[in-house]
Amino acid sequence: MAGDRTPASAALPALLPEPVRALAQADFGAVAQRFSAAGFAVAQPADGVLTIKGSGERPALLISVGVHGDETGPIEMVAYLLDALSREAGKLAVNLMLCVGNIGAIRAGKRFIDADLNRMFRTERGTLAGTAEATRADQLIAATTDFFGDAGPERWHLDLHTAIRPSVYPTFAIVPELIAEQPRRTLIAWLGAAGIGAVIMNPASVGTYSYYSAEHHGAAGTTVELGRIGTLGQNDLAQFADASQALDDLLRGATNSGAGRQPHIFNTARQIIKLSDQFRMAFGKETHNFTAMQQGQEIARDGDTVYTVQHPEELVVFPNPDVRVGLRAGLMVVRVA
Ligand SMILES: O=C(O)CCC(=O)N[C@@H](CCC(=O)O)C(=O)O
Ligand SMILES: [Zn+2]
Repeated sequence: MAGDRTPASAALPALLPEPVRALAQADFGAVAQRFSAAGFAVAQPADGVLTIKGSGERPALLISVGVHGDETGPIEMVAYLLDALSREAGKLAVNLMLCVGNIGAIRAGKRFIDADLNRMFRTERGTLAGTAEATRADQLIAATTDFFGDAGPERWHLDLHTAIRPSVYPTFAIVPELIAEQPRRTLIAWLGAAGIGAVIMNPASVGTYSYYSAEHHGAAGTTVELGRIGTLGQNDLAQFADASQALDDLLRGATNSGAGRQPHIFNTARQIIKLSDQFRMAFGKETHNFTAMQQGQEIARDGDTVYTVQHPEELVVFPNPDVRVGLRAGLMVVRVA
């Protein structure tokens, strides 16, 4: 699915609250000024990237939003959190990198302009090379490398998204399996505290930002899905209250207020890759995330290749036949805890 070009006139919705307007436009001015005045080292190493570093060894926390331009809830949530924190800047307990991913797509209210930015965090880009987002991915990779390059051992990357379609679990996360055991436990405990209902363990990269940070920088990286896509300024942030609190706790080095809650854990049974334009799914693309399918049921067919459910039960996540050839068109998962 190729996006079309952003018209020069593309604009954010009118009358946005100021913190939301500023973050959505990657205008860090007021927030940066407050942290700087409080003695932090503040820099903007690339468009849409802000780093705030304090003294002494601190956890390194990368928060990214808007990697998909129409996933606006997390932009609002982070905008309010950061605005409030910057007014008592001395409370920041981590070295922070804040990244507003696809600025043009946010302005246009689209998932992407040319191609999916969240498939480009790898060297082999195939037909995605040469797109507007490939250049952006290079900028983000460079900034991320610098940020984690001088970080201590505690490294986090929370890449905040929203899902396209409804979900049995309104909030869920994808966690790379390669994260070492201790940071992975800490990350999953944090996700539980954040009210995340399900965690999918992912064994292989499809070029996502959080997998990149985990694989190349030893970060406890995760993609977090917070509700569904919506119009900037019109999201119901009450549904993210636990996630917002847990993120605020992390930023302030506070005790995890939601500690003790555990998400359900799912393993990946299979990533369904679209091999050709003949790819057809056996069900509608509005099928809810985590819909259960039984052994032997057809998932999709792609020319002569037929995908069927292998385990007694598998659940489908992110079914999307409209992706480009070569990209993930869905994920089959199995519940393990
Ligand atoms: O709802 C959908 O179909 C997509 C939502 C979304 O953007 N999800 C991320 C997940 C990334 C990961 O697997 O870590 C994506 O597809 O990029
Ligand atoms: Zn997304």
